[in-house]
Amino acid sequence: MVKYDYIVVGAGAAGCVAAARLSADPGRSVLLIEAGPADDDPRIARPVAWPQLLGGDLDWGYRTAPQAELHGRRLAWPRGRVVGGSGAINAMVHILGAASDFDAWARWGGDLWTADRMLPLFDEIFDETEAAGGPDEPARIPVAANPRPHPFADAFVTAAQKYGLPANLDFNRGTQEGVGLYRTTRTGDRPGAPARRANTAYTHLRPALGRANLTVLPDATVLNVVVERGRATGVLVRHGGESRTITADAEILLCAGTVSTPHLLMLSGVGPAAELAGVGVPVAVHLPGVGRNLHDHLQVSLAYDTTTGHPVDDRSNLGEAGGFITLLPGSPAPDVQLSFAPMKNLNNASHLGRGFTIGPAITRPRSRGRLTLNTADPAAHPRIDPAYLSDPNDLEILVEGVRIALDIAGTDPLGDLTCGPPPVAGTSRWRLEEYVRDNAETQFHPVGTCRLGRETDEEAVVDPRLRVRGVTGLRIADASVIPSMITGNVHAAVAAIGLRAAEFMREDHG
Ligand SMILES: Cc1cc2nc3c(=O)[nH]c(=O)nc-3n(C[C@H](O)[C@H](O)[C@H](O)COP(=O)(O)OP(=O)(O)OC[C@H]3O[C@@H](n4cnc5c(N)ncnc54)[C@H](O)[C@@H]3O)c2cc1C
Repeated sequence: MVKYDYIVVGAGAAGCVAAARLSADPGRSVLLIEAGPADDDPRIARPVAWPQLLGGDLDWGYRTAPQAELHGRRLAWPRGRVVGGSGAINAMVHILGAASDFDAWARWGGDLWTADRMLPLFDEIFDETEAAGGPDEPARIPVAANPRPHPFADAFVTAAQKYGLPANLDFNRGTQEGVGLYRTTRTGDRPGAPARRANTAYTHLRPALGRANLTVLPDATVLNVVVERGRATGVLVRHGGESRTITADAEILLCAGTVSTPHLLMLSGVGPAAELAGVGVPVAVHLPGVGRNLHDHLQVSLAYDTTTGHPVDDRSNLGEAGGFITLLPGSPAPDVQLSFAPMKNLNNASHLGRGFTIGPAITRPRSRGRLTLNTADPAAHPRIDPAYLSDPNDLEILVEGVRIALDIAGTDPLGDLTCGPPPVAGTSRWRLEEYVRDNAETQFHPVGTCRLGRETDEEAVVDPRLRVRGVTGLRIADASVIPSMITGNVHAAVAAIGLRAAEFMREDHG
């Protein structure tokens, strides 16, 4: 029988960091299992190409359940299915979040999950020096400004300032409030080595591949965790047309993401007992919180045609600029994030360099949905119901976000560029609300389905050290453990969770 000390399931944003950190101890054997292939598709490295990866072979291709508040629409929910995970297909925008986001986590996780604990981890994972990330193997993820911003992105920043937003040169230092060009996770631009995507597969996993104690198994799907008398002993894996069990002596770490991690738990008999029994899965541990607390950033795209076109550089990540705006008195951090791209639809690569899109998104939604098991067949997708806008507060914020985005688009120099009818016909409250319901899409940041919490918290799935409650030898590190949303893009926080989990494991296993 094949045996490892640690098995990590999912080579995504968190899984690559965790596997690299765990395998730094030569005395421990680590197996990293990934459902998707190796990340050798050249489009992954090219910053501009990420929309081409959506809906293809490297995407799990999920869709939500019909969303009652979005006129019954089912939304596409891209998730990376490749080494690098969603970090291999994402837009590379680097936002750390507000310190208050992490302090809010302390409400669930106590002292282990405060801003003071989380923020130092970012310095360990990300390198913000402009010179970072040459062709040699970087040990941290380089973060860089775009050396050649698209002229429309510059026009957006100028227009937003004229509209009244303050300039912000770096959303990760000081306040998030204001408008500016995004910094992104990419290598520096050097002669003969153009800037490329830098994700945790590139910076953390790749340099660790030569270690004798690290095995990476791509194209291998974990079907369930084997749970025997309350202990996770191994995983059932489908690889090359065959299924086999691989055993972990010390621990199994689930890093399969917000959709797959709760799905795997439920397929393993860990979840709400009545629901599992209802689809014929034998119950190992009743954990009612598995699949609950699902939430996401919802974004509305306002797309405009322009009188002129400008080619988009291959090194553009498309989502080149953005802004943060506080709407509600007493908000601990901005309520709306604006994202700007020099293309007509953020979720679709049409009209590259002809037209632009401004996408307001709600930063800390109150709506909470659920992920449930449709069937005991591991090949079937679970039912994903984010219950978007089920809390009316979220609609209010998005309507106001759309109003602001329309005003900025009408302000010069952006207003000067546009032609054709505006995306919303009229600005009455009803029109704006209908526009939101007809056009809102995911900003690609679902979190929360295996939320962390204290032992006394009935709906907690993992304890503050990320151990699955009621099962020994099983931990989770990915976006699913996030209890409440980050103000801004979530990749950085997820990578930090991967590092945190590896530290907990090393401490617990000596
Ligand atoms: C299109 C898109 C754009 C985005 N843009 C940004 C952005 O600009 N900035 C930002 O900060 N964030 C962005 N994000 C979000 C960010 O990439 C994710 O939040 C982050 O990658 C989540 O990390 P994770 O480790 O939880 O899951 P993932 O990175 O999704 O990794 C999970 C891994 O587990 C694997 N897996 C799943 N099930 C199994 C199984 N049964 N067996 C084996 N392996 C399995 C998957 O194939 C995947 O590789 C974007 C996401 C998407 C999809």
